[in-house]
Amino acid sequence: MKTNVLGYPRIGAKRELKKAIEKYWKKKISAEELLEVGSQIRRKNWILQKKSGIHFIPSNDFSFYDQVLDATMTYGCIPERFREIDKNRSDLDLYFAMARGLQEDSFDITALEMTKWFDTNYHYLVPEFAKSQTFELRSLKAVEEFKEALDQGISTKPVLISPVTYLFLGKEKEEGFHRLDLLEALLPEFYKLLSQLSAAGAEYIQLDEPCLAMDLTHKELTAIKTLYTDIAEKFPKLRIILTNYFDCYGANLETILGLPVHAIHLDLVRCPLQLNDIIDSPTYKGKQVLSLGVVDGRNIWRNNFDSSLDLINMALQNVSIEKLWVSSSCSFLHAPYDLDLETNEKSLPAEVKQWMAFSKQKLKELVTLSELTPEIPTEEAAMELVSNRRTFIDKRISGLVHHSPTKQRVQSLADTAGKRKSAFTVRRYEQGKKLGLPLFPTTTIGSFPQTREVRSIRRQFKNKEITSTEYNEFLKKETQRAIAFQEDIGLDVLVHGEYERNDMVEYFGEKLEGFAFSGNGWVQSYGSRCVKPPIIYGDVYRDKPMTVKWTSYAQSLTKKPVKGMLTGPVTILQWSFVRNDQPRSVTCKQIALAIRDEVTDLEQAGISIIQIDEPAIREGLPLRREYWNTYLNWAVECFRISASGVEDKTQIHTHMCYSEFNDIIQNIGDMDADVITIETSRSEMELLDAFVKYKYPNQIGPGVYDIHSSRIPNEHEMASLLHKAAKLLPVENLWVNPDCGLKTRDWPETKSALTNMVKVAKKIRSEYTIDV
Ligand SMILES: CN1c2c(nc(N)[nH]c2=O)NC[C@@H]1CNc1ccc(C(=O)N[C@@H](CCC(=O)N[C@@H](CCC(=O)N[C@@H](CCC(=O)O)C(=O)O)C(=O)O)C(=O)O)cc1
Ligand SMILES: N[C@@H](CCS)C(=O)O
Ligand SMILES: [Zn+2]
Repeated sequence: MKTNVLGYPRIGAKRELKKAIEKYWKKKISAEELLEVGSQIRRKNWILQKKSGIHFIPSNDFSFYDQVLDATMTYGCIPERFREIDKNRSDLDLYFAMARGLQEDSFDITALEMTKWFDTNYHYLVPEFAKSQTFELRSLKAVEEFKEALDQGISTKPVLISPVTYLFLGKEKEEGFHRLDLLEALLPEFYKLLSQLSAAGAEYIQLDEPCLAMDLTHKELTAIKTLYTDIAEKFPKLRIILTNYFDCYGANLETILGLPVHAIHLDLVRCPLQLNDIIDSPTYKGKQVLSLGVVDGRNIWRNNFDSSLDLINMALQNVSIEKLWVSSSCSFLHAPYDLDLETNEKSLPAEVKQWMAFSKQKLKELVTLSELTPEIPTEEAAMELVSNRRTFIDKRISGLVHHSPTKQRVQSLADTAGKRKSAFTVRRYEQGKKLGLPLFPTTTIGSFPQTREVRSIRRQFKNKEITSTEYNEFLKKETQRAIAFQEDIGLDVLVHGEYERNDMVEYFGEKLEGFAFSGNGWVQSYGSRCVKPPIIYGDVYRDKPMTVKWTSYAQSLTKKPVKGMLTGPVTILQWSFVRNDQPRSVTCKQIALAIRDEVTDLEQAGISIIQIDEPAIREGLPLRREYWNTYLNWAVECFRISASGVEDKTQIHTHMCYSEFNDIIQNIGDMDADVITIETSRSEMELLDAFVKYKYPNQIGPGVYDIHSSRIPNEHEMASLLHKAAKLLPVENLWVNPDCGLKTRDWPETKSALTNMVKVAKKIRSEYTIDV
């Protein structure tokens, strides 16, 4: 049986690409040097896959920032505001300007919007379309990378985002048209690309069509049908692998089974039952190869060979072996590089490590599975199967996994655990009395710049190059500086700055029981930014307070309220690698109880405002609507459990970024946070529409500036966004804040931006005070 990989991580085993890109941005290395780092990473990935025995090795899965932005460059879909850069700068700089915005020389241009890639923690850059949008085949990256691999003796399978999914992921920037209507203009350029790939010798093309995991309109599904029928007519020699992942084909399945493609990829991790549906379907006549995605690209647990073999064998009973491939469920972009690099037994106990597999180990799993499929498997594969079975038995009974008091606590949770003592109107009055904040109160979302120095000192502490006293003294000084700065510019609600945190999820994972950590398990989040998701292997509980020390310390430095800063249960769950031996909802409830304990401890320590960040609540939403309610019910309940242990006078904030709220606004309302801060600036307050329509009753802080770009927003821009918000929502409900935390920014930009923000708030306050 042949083996198929949908995509490989591209940041480099030790984040070489991240480091090179950031150096290039700082003008410390040349474009040529950066390109060379990219080329080395591609080469290593291809050789590793080849040596591991993978048949279908992807190319064009590499990117300097994002694969959707690559498609935007490929089709020359450059928004008007970048035209001047296009004339004056290299393609590489134009590319990075679209990703990050540009404020340099005479340029002051905002970046493309960024949003979540389906239900992952990866972010893509949203293509922008005008009514009269034209396309031109502009970048031949896919062809060049195919040739590059070929020069190394490896014939790869170029991966392209299908034109339909590309349009689906984008956004109309003016009224009066639907972006799918642009397909006719886009297709000729796409076909030029296919011609060039074919001329270069490509036999197989992986066309990624993940929009098929969503509920599609008739128009969208018809577009897909037309596309694949056309390709088959125009390129009879190309073997197209229609690739959907992250969920079932659902209602789209029958259409897909009738398409003239060479192979259909199935994510059998997310949707094992679709294999039955296909086998039972009269439309599937065994013509297309089935690519069986059994090795999970979204998690770090070893593959359960028996479960995978059950699926493979079921397919084998109905489809000939030549028509079956064993595959990754999706791209390994979402999994770390190599478990062999993990050597710290303290953070990753050997017992837990043996239950795990990163991308490199997953390649081996694919090959072993393929070797287990003939009637007489290879001896090595048979031994692997024995060892695999033993691992799963060990894991099931391991003392590391189970903690009875935690299980008991979840089981005996009272219905009232998710209810605040009084309704919002009462709480609002109590909080108003206690806090005495002005109209348009100003605050930030939590983190202040994680400068090189902060990260480097933390590294020294971790490596025992400095003592904990020295580290703590440093953190104290940073916190003092942050409090003094916030007081100085006149912010109303202060934060401690989160200097002690490596990451908003990893930090809590490190403090909670039931979690383990990798030292090098990085996964790309966006552009050069990576995260190292903690690993939830067992029941989660809190042994001791996690944040009280630093929050109380910051509060001791000022008379103004300091907001306690916690990550919410759904976000901790969503941004971790989660155990797959119990429902996610149960694990989430365990985390919710741990956070609840922290919230009440903060209140006891005299903290009167506590923010529970839930930026991932929207991201966790299942792709298909039919599953939404089940998820939303437990996700909202978990947030409420974490937030509801406090008195009415304690103000609970929540924060969300990268989220589209239209569809779930009712549930956001049900969370019943006293204040919600959201990211709204890149979309020019468009996200507020949902809150307006729903008549969102609680308080809200729509972000007035984009924190992803180093661009400093001017007072006029922020004032105009705030005026827009003030027209849409009751002014007494509005807060003033940036879109998200400031950890990725430098101090000079942060100082200018926040100083401007406070000035704007004061000005608008004076305008409205007269009326109120
Ligand atoms: C809010 N966001 C987050 C998401 N997911 C998370 N898990 N966390 C988030 O905050 N998803 C949605 C968004 C995505 N946004 C971001 C924003 C910023 C980052 C980011 O900055 N990532 C850092 C890594 C952060 C981290 O864990 N740092 C550690 C280790 C630092 C490190 O690399 N140290 C170096 C040495 C440094 C030196 O000596 O100079 C080393 O070890 O080699 C820490 O601070 O201790 C990144 O660098 O990419 C991610 C997502
Ligand atoms: N409190 C976090 C939220 C990020 S979503 C921060 O400020 O970085
Ligand atoms: Zn945020």
